[in-house]
Amino acid sequence: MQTLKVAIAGFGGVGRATADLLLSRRERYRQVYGVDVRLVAVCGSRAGLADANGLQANQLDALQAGLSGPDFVMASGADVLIEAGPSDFRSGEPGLAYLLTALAAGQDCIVISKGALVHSGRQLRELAQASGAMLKLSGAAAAALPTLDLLDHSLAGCKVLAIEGILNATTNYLLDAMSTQGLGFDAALREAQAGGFAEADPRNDTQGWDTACKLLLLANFGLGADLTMDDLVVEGIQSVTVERIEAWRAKGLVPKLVGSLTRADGAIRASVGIKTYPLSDPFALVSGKNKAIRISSDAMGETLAIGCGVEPIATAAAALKDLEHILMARAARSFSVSECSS
Ligand SMILES: NC(=O)c1ccc[n+]([C@@H]2O[C@H](COP(=O)([O-])OP(=O)(O)OC[C@H]3O[C@@H](n4cnc5c(N)ncnc54)[C@H](O)[C@@H]3O)[C@@H](O)[C@H]2O)c1
Ligand SMILES: N[C@@H](CCO)C(=O)O
Repeated sequence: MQTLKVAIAGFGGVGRATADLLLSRRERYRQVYGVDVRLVAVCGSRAGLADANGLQANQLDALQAGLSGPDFVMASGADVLIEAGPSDFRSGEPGLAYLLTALAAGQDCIVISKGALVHSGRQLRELAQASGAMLKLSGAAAAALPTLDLLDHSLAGCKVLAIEGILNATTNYLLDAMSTQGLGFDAALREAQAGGFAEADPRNDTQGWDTACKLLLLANFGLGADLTMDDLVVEGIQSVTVERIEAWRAKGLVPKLVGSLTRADGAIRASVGIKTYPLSDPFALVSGKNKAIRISSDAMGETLAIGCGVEPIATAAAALKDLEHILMARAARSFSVSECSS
């Protein structure tokens, strides 16, 4: 049986959930793909663990000091790197250093943090192309909500004219809790933090940056654009008060923080801001920490998806959906090689 070695860099809530889910699915990988998928290494900011024979769940609570940073990537001997560290779109680090090393070595990469992809997306794409490695980012591009998969597969061949997305769970949760439970901004934010889906610095959620990052990933990785954060107008929800929500409610409107992207005259324009929707609009019904995307295309009209995964397991599952796509692609590759040589 073929072996596929997986390493995880960034071992907080999502990294650990990904490790646990991967270990629980090993039998599935054997049965469906005929592949022994081994978790061979994990690391946090200052410590890690590696074993080429495969780590077990009961070993993962005791990381050893020192095994971390880009050296971890080569030391792991992995075929696939899952990157789940902190997200900083202003520097791309710490994920960027891991991904540059892994892609240069031809390791397939599954990226869950957004920072490196936003900061250096083109470089990473070019590096992957040059080394033949696969670069997957479902976990970074709204995770349990299918986004890039819709663009890459479901709408293949169509021209996307516009995208509208409730792409950030935290702000949707906040606006919903303020509207329906009368909670204040700070109390609602504390609940989102307790739920494990707010960013480490929640201003990245509330000021619209997380939505902007995801929108950029859809534009650049889904539609082949080359936008940077400077190309976007970004507004958050920090100025929204319970009184403002009441005024919208009186008019039958529901506020949402929305990333919008339109294609006009050959150019793609993107922005993030508050939009209000009448109750008849499906976006008005996207409650709690749910997310949604509406894509308008030339030939298939409007496509709408709503996602309601429970974090952080849902993000782990999105990353492992990418792993399944890698397993399928590797199987197809070895099939075509054996077809050619027979
Ligand atoms: N939590 C969610 O629901 C969710 C959803 C989608 C994407 N994400 C993204 O996933 C990533 C991880 O989220 P999380 O909730 O697990 O955060 P977290 O803060 O729990 O985990 C991040 C981990 O990375 C480690 N780390 C810091 N510097 C590192 C370095 N140089 N090398 C290796 N590890 C390092 C930290 O010690 C921490 O354990 C973030 O980028 C986040 O934006 C999270
Ligand atoms: N903080 C993000 C999760 C990571 O993308 C959200 O609230 O959607």
